[in-house]
Amino acid sequence: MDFEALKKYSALHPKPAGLTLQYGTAGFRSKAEQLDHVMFRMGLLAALRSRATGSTIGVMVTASHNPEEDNGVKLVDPLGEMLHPSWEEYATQLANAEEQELQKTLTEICQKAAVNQQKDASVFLGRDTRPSSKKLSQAVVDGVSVLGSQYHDYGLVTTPQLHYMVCCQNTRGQYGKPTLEGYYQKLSKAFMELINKSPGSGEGQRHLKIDCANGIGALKLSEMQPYLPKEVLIHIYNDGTKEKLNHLCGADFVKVHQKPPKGLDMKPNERCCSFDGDADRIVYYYTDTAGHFHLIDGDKIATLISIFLKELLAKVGQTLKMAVVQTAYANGSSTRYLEETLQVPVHCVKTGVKHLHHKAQEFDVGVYFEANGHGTVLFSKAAENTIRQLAKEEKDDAKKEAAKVLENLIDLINQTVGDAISDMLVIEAILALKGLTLHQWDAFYTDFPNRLLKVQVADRQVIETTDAERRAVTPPGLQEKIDALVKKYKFSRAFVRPSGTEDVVRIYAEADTQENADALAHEVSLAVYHLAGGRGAPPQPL
Ligand SMILES: CC(=O)N[C@H]1[C@@H](OP(=O)(O)O)O[C@H](CO)[C@@H](O)[C@@H]1O
Ligand SMILES: [Mg+2]
Repeated sequence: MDFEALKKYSALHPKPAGLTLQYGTAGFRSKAEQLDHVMFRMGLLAALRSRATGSTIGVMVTASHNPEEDNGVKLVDPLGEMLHPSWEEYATQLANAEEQELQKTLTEICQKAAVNQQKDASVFLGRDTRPSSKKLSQAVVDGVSVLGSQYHDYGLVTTPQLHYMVCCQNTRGQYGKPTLEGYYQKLSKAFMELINKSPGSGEGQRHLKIDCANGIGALKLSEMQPYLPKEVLIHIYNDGTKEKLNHLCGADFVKVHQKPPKGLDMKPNERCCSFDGDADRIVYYYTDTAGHFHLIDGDKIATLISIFLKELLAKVGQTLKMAVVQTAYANGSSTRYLEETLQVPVHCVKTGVKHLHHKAQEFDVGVYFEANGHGTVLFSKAAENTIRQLAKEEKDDAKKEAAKVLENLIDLINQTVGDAISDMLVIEAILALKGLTLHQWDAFYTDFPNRLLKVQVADRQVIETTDAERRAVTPPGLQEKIDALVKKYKFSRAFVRPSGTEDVVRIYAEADTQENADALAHEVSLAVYHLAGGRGAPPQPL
């Protein structure tokens, strides 16, 4: 390591003394002006991680659905997964080391992680459309370069596109070509083959209105449009030319507020969906003829995909084990429908994509979605091989046909991470093949009334949880209080946990009616406020 150069470059990206940040659920997130040193240091860390794994590592500059003034960064591991938890700790140490400790911290990480400094390193970079992203990604380049690593800067890409590139590169093209064109071609080919099998194919156009949250999704979707068949007409809204990123729009806004985004006019029964700011989440929705808004969230997306996969797996007649992975935020009604009606095993894990992804890897076919619309499907290597072989060699026509559909799905789904573009195409294909309207899809089950709130406390880490975050272990008395409150309402449940991306405690409640869900959420938020060091004025009823 050239410590002189390191010192010189680090001085160009000074750490504000005393500032500490943590590599959380989705990497570092903060106000953009606090992040220059973090970016430089994540460039350093990516180079080390690349040497430690002998693979290309990704660095994505984005703060997803957070306000335009924020930014963030996360590292992408060799197969396109989230950074390994053992390295999250290194990331936090490196980001928080004061200037004079930087060299020592780096050396320690190299020792602990057995990094061979002689090895070549390679890093892929991507960024979203935030005004601050370009400069911050230049800081990453400085970090990568000062440690003598190669890099390829993809510039403006969606988060899942960067994950895809990393996976393609490290599988030597097996997963696809590590270019945007390769991504568009792979997905559109699989999509086209699926759509051609739909009964209504050739029968006029299917319209879909897409709110792109004024983010990167708009750019990348319009790039992809020429690759898509004429039958699917996508209309892009909130393309970032007029309004601010994520402002009153996008998947997170629609999910949290359960109402349409600004900037998209909806006529009754029109198919609409929203991406988030870096296009790794998607939710669908429509208004009915009476003007009521209907949200189709990640839970319902997981259900649609599971129904379709289950039917296909039954047709190919293989004993492939399928499961759905959710978090505690999944609506209880979806869990019940999946388990009882569909008879699909459901697993609950901690919030954060990495936890869902990890669990889903245990099955031949693992479907995972967060209620907020982040999710994908993972196929084990063995399952994929079986399916591809059946698609090629199976004698029974019906089985072969089902295997081919599964094969197309494998190619259409971005298995590295949730991907709004890929998920949208999967959903559009399934709806076309099954001849379903949004109304029919929405009617699979009815969500239990629910409410998500947040409360500010002095130190959110005073809340520790267990049982996939469904129970609070500390502070003393909090869980007992929640249990007592839950008992007051029918069909209710509630839990609290510290957010990994915001300085807040999140409260979730379900009950038999919306009023009760709201009341329970409010009472639980008061309990958090009083028992966990609430800040500012006590929470007010809704
Ligand atoms: C309730 C909720 O939606 N939480 C989100 C949010 O995490 P928190 O740790 O709750 O802040 O952001 C994460 C990253 O995007 C996402 O994975 C997660 O689902
Ligand atoms: Mg996102």
